[in-house]
Amino acid sequence: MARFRLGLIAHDQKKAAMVEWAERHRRKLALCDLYSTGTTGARVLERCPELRITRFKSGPLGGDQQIGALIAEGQLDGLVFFVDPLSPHPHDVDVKALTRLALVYDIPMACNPSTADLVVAGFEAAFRRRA
Ligand SMILES: O=C(CO)COP(=O)(O)O
Repeated sequence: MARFRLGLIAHDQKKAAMVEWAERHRRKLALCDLYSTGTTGARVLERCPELRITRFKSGPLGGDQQIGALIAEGQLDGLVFFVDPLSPHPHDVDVKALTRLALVYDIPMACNPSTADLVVAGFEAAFRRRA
C-alpha cells in the first residue's frame, strides 16, 4: 500500500506546537513518508525518533523551495506548515512561493494545528478506504 507523503514545516515560534502536534499523531505519522525542512525535522525526531523523515535544508537556506519542488513534481500528498503570522521572515518570498504551489497543485495544506488535525483525519479515512 502506498504511503502518504506529507511535508512538515514550522516557523521558529511554532516549532513547539509542531512537536506537540506530531507527538499527538505519531502513530498515524508513522504510516507516512515525511519530508521536512532542516530544523523542524530535527525537532520532531528528537521527540518521535521512530518517524521516517527526509530532512531538507533549513527554510531560510532553501528548504521551503525544496519542499515546493516536491509539490511541483507531484511527490507530496499534503503539507502541514505552521506559519508564524506575527514575526518577519528573511525568506518570506520562499514561504509565499511554497504556499502558492500548494494552492496551484491543490494539495491539502494545514497552517495551524486545528486544521492539521482535520488533514490527518482525512488521511486516516483514505487509509481505511485503501485497506
Ligand atoms: O523557515 C522555515 C519555514 O519557512 C522552517 O525552516 P526550519 O525547519 O529549518 O526552521
